[in-house]
Amino acid sequence: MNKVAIIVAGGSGKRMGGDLPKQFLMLHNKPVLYYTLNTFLSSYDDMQIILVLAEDYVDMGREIIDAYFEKDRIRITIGGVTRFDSVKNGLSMVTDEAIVFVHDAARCTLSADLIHRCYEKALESGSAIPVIKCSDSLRMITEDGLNEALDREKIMLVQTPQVFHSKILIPAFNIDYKDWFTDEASVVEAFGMMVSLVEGEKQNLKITHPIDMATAEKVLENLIV
Ligand SMILES: Nc1ccn([C@@H]2O[C@H](COP(=O)(O)OP(=O)(O)OP(=O)(O)O)[C@@H](O)[C@H]2O)c(=O)n1
Ligand SMILES: C[C@](O)(CO)[C@H](O)COP(=O)(O)O
Repeated sequence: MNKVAIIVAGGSGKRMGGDLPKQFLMLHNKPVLYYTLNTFLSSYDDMQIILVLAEDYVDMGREIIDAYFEKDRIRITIGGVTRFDSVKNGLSMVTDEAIVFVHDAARCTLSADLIHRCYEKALESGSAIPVIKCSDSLRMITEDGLNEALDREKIMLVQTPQVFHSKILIPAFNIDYKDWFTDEASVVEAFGMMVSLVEGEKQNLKITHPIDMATAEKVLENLIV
C-alpha cells in the first residue's frame, strides 16, 4: 500500500516563544524538522512526504531538504491558520489510495517502530492512534467552578502520527471545522467513525515549551547510536 506522511510544520510556536518557530530550532546542530523527516524517510523506503509549511518559512524548509534529503520523496505545501487547515491542505495533495500518517513536526523523537506499528494497525482496521497512559493524577474542573478526581485508568494521552486509510481521512476532512478539533481522531469521530488505538511511546514528546528542548536533546542522544 502507498504510504504518505503529512508532516505539519506550519505553526508559529507561541508557547515556545522566541522569533523562530520551534520546528527550525537546533538540537545537536540539526533542526527539529530534520529529525522528524529523517525518521519518516528511514522508516520505509517507499514513504512519501508532504511537508506543510507557513508561507514565510518555505525557503527555510527547502534549505533543510536540500541539505539533508533526496528531494524526490518530499513535496511542500502551504499551511493554514489552524492545524486543521494545514492538514486539509496537505491532504489535498494525496491523490492515490494510501495509508496516510499525519504527524506533528514538533514530535521529532518518535521511533521507526512506532511508525511501523501504526502502519500495520491502520492497514488492518483503517486507523491507528498512538496513546500512552498518564502518570499524574487527574482533576476535572466542573461547571460549578469546583473540581473532581478522574479515574486515570480510563484516560489516555494522545500522540501523533495519527494514521488512516485515505478513503476515511479525505472525506472526514470535508466536514466543517469545530474549535475542539485538536487532532485527526476528533475529526474522524465527528464524521461518524470510531478510531483504533495503538500503544504510543513516552519518548514521542511534542516540543511545546522551552524545557521540552532539553528533554528532546537527551532523548536524541539515546536514539542516535
Ligand atoms: N496552523 C498550524 C498550527 C500548527 N501546525 C503544526 O501542528 C503541530 C502541533 O502544533 P503545536 O505544537 O500547537 O505547534 P504550534 O501551533 O506551532 O505551537 P503553539 O500552539 O504554541 O503556537 C506543529 O508541528 C505545528 O507546526 C500547523 O502545521 N499549522
Ligand atoms: C495532535 C496532538 O499532538 C495530539 O496530542 C495535539 O492535539 C496537538 O495539539 P496542539 O494544541 O496543536 O499543541
